[in-house]
Amino acid sequence: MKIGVLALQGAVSEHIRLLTNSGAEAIEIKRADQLAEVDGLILPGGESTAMRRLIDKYQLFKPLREFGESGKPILGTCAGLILMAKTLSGEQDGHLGFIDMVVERNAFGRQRDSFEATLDVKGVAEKLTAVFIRAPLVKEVGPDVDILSEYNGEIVAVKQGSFLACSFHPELTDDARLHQAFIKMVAERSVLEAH
Ligand SMILES: NC(=O)CC[C@H](N)C(=O)O
Repeated sequence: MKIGVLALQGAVSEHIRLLTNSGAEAIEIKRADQLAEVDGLILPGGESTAMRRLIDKYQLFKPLREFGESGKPILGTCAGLILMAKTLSGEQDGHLGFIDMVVERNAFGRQRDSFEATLDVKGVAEKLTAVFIRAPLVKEVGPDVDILSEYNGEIVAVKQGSFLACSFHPELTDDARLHQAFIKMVAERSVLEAH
């Protein structure tokens, strides 16, 4: 089992470190053909607009869509969550559109640029350390989306089938429990594939 981290921009090495520390093999994904090597993928935090530009530049849009549609698990953190949303409030189009949700970018930014919080994430971990940096908020979710965590009444982590996303950065802490939960999702799916 191998997990890829989209390595065009943003917090890439931090994800690789937590995956490796948790016993998973992790590689950086820079080209479409590398997607065939991995069973799961992380879309990291960074800047979603810059990431989207690079996705288009390196012709990764369709391959990423196909990867998601194949049922292989994808985890998006912060900008990664933005890339996975079907709808971005106040903007014309979403990006990869994997999760039926409306997301507002930089939603916490107006109050506080960055902060740390302790969150319970359903089915993942209690009292998880979460770092928020110009974080997006999930404003609405469709009927197939499971809300995993809220902070001050706002949705900050969701799951829809094989897609997991959070508006904070679990990779900027030493708390690997969210990565471990994702590794488990990928492992379970790989077992299904093998049979
Ligand atoms: N820390 C982050 O990933 C911030 C996300 C960024 N504000 C965006 O819109 O993409």
